[in-house]
Amino acid sequence: MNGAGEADHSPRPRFSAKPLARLLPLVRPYRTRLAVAFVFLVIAAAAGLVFPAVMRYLLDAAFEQKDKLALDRIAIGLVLVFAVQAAANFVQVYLLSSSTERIVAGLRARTFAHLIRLSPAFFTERRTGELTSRLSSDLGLMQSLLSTWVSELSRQSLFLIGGAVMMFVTNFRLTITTLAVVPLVVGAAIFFGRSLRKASTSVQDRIAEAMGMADESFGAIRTVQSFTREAEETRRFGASLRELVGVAVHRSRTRALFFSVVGFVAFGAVAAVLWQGGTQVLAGKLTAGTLVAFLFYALFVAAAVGSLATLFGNFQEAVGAATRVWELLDTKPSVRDPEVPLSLPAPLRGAVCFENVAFRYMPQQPDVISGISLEMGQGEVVALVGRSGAGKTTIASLLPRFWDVTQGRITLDGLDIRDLALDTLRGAIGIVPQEPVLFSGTIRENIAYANPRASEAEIVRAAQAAHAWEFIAKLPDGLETRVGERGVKLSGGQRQRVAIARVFLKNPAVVILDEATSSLDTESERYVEAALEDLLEGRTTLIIAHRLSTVRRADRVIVLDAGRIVETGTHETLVDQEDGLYARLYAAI
Ligand SMILES: Nc1ncnc2c1ncn2[C@@H]1O[C@H](COP(=O)(O)OP(=O)(O)OP(=O)(O)O)[C@@H](O)[C@H]1O
Repeated sequence: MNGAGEADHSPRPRFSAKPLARLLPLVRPYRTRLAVAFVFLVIAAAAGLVFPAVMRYLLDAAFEQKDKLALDRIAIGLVLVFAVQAAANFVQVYLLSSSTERIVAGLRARTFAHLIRLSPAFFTERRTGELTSRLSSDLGLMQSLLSTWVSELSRQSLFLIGGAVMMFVTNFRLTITTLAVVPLVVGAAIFFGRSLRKASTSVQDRIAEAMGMADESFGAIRTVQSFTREAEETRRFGASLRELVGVAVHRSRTRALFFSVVGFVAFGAVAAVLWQGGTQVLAGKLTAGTLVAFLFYALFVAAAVGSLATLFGNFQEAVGAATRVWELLDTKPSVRDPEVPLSLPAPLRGAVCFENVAFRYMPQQPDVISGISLEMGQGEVVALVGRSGAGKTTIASLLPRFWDVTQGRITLDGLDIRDLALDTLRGAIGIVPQEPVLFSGTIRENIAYANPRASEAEIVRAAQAAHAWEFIAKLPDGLETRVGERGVKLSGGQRQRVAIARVFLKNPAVVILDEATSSLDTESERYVEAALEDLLEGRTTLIIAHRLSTVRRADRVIVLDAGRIVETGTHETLVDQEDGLYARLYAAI
């Protein structure tokens, strides 16, 4: 259904910097800082390159000319060179990492902001733990790419080019011997780089999978423990980790082989130069200082080639990570705001109309509801009843556009809901879910979730209206009581009343109530009942009904069977139709 859901399994693009090029607009605001960082990087690299040349004079002053004064001066010069290098390194590292931290935080925030706006359809396709893992590890990889990779690439390239030039200047023949190994190293880098990227992609995928699994188990902790499936969950997680270790070890093997091969080739060349240079020194054609300086330049170049090869591998990893991040960012929400949204009339009446609505979750699946026509006047309470799987929840989810209808249309006060901005539409609808979800934080924060700018008096009024004040007032910390993750520190009935208070504060014209199936203890039940009764007063309400008391109170009952409306009426008229579905359902209660 969602592009990205499928794209995750599609073949990754081969070597391509395109995913990274998309970072450029994010980098642009920091271009001055980055340019200054680059200048200091060049200064630090230049100081590094000057060092062997200074050393050459130092060694020759000591060993050839035996000049103490020159030796002292050159040593002081050397200290100055290192001081300049250290200062330049400091400025460069500071400017670069402070910029990249901000760039990646910006990208993380943007990815989160994008994901949280995607319709529930996307989240039914993906595990949330997998998404959080992407946010942390893939963006982490991009962070290291920006902070160390770019600077290392520039530094090592400067060392490579500068070192090579200095080698030529210092001794031409030795240079030719050294450079003979370059094609070998580049060849190895390309060969290993490719398989490293593949291996890294599967490691990242396995991490995301394992994290998704852990997240799911933690989220369903009660179910896991009540079925005493801890050992099985641990085994599943362990199995997924073993797969991860398998691919990670494969990656390490490739990496280790790569480093060893490249290292051997590079240092083999150094040995060859030592031998050739030593021969020239013996023949008196070269001073010891020049040979040592040359060796330093050769080591610079070798180290640079080695680093560049590693960087090439990291680059492949980062391209994989960037590709996955862009995939997430490119996922188009299946429910979108209209180009030119209409505004709702004020005051809103809250008249809702389903006109011949049909819906399927996936294009390849059959309709789960069809031919639904339903008119709800202002303030009318309509109860949906039907067997499990009849389509009640589906109908209720279409109204706030968690999904869009596949056929027909739904109107609010006569306007097609697809012509309204999502904010406007959802702002007009209050939802009381079957299992209310609270956020970790205080009761006050949870009620104010509906309107963070609400005043103290408004919050208290909402809590009172929801009959939540009765228990809040008795708590030592009152509204400031912390509710624990998902509200676990409150009872089911208290959670429900806080959730109802939230809807009171929102003050919507339309309410969707997904009635709890399990009953609460009598006192809680009484409070919740009273709270709901007050909430529905004067608001158009769609109830996914499970209880007789609710159905009795409804102005109209809609009986659904296999996604179609089969009966409509009040409780009384429907029970009278003896062979009707409702009468049979009622008899079974
Ligand atoms: N996200 C989904 N993807 C695919 N099919 C779904 C999805 N959600 C529900 N369905 C299917 O749609 C049909 C209607 O489900 P729905 O949840 O609307 O029924 P319901 O009447 O609310 O049931 P219950 O009373 O058990 O909650 C079912 O056959 C269900 O399998």
